[in-house]
Amino acid sequence: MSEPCPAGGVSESAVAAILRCVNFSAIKHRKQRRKDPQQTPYINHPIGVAYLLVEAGVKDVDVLQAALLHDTVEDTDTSPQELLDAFGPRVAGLVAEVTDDKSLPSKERKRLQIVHAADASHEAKLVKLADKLYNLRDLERCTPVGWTDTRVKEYFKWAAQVVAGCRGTNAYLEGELDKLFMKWNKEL
Ligand SMILES: Nc1nc2c(ncn2[C@@H]2O[C@H](COP(=O)(O)OP(=O)(O)O)[C@@H](OP(=O)(O)OP(=O)(O)O)[C@H]2O)c(=O)[nH]1
Ligand SMILES: [Mn+2]
Repeated sequence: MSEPCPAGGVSESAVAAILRCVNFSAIKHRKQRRKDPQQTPYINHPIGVAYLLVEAGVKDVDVLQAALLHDTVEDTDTSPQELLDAFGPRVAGLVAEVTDDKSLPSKERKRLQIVHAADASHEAKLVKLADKLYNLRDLERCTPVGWTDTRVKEYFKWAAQVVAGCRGTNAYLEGELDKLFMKWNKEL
């Protein structure tokens, strides 16, 4: 892995690269809140996803940056070109791999995530697994405003199908997901 470098090409430490990325993502998500009753700031989610990857032993700074940025193109005004300019082709490419096409109806987007999971790169699968683990743990913590029990169960069932396509990538993340799936299978 090469030293992380901003678009200007000046050498940058890993810590600086991560903090530049957290700052970028926080600015982009600043108007967003999570769907929980407490309206938690949205940025808690990308930071939490990146930290799950740290807990999973991932040391690749590009992957940690992609986790921090993973919802910026899908959910904010961020363009792929902006990510390319600020974080380079590898990070921008990983974010593109985990970004849904919002012009498609929700049902089709969900279907495509299942279909495409297995074709994703190893690094994109890492981000996908951490994203699903964070969201499922969040669902356990509390139900998003307006969600019925059925919708929560449907999300679990769908997430299990996406995770199935990402298996063989990281034992820690898959083990943590399996603990949740085992618990939920009893209730489904
Ligand atoms: N569990 C949970 N999810 C919340 C909350 N607030 C926002 N979300 C986001 O909602 C998405 C899941 O809700 P859905 O209804 O299935 O997705 P949609 O909004 O994109 O249609 C996730 O998007 P995503 O990260 O892009 O992931 P994914 O849907 O691709 O898995 C998740 O991050 C919350 O309080 N709890
Ligand atoms: Mn996400």
